[in-house]
Amino acid sequence: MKKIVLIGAGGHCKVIIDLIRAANEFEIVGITDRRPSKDQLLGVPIIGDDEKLPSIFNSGVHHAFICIGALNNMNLRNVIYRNLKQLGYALPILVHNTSSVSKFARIEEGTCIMPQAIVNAGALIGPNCIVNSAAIVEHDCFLEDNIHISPNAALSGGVHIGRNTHMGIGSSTIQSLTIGRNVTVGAGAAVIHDIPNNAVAVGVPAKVIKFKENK
Ligand SMILES: CC(=O)SCCNC(=O)CCNC(=O)[C@H](O)C(C)(C)COP(=O)(O)OP(=O)(O)OC[C@H]1O[C@@H](n2cnc3c(N)ncnc32)[C@H](O)[C@@H]1OP(=O)(O)O
Repeated sequence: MKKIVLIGAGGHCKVIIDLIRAANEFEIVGITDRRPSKDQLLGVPIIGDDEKLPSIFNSGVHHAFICIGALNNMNLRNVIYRNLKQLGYALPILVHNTSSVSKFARIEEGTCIMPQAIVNAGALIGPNCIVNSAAIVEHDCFLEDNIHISPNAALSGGVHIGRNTHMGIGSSTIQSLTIGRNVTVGAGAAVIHDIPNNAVAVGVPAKVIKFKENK
């Protein structure tokens, strides 16, 4: 069985461990964490901080997966992604066996499709994204990289989302809109207009309440 190391020993990691165990394709050798504070998570050993990643690679573990949700700092996932690629790691695509992914959808490396999520035909989901539990990515959506679609969030057909964006839990987005880069859409928002880069938008209908620092 191929070996994999996980990065980030938080809550999102627990769900990824479940997913990997159910798929039975990878043996998880351990978890690294920026600030390790415990010995194990769901029985998987926490083997040190991220400085260990080069020696883990050299020991023959050539797959890795980013397990941090990083809601308040989506860019952290980018930094780790670039580091892993530089070290030579391959990042698999992880698809939970209860999700539904069209064979006409394209999903790129390091992206996970969580339990009960739906990805329909013509969707393109870039690298290092999270399509979380029961989220819906409808036909012809285009997601750039490092995007988190939270649990139960729904994207109608043909929505374009820029990199580093977080769509909040239970948000709904009508068809053919463009959501910018580094955006946060609040929990339960109804998005009916395009959202500009770096915006935080909340409410029904969603309105921009502030702008974040450009990243
Ligand atoms: C598996 C998992 O757990 S995945 C994680 C899923 N989690 C999420 O999706 C979280 C989404 N986050 C949110 O909705 C947050 O409230 C954010 C990011 C939109 C805003 O957070 P902050 O930047 O800290 O803003 P803050 O809490 O100060 O709120 C600012 C204003 O917006 C309002 N507001 C915040 N969130 C929302 C929301 N979802 N809907 C409506 N209004 C909101 C607040 O009431 C406040 O209004 P006021 O100024 O009139 O008092």
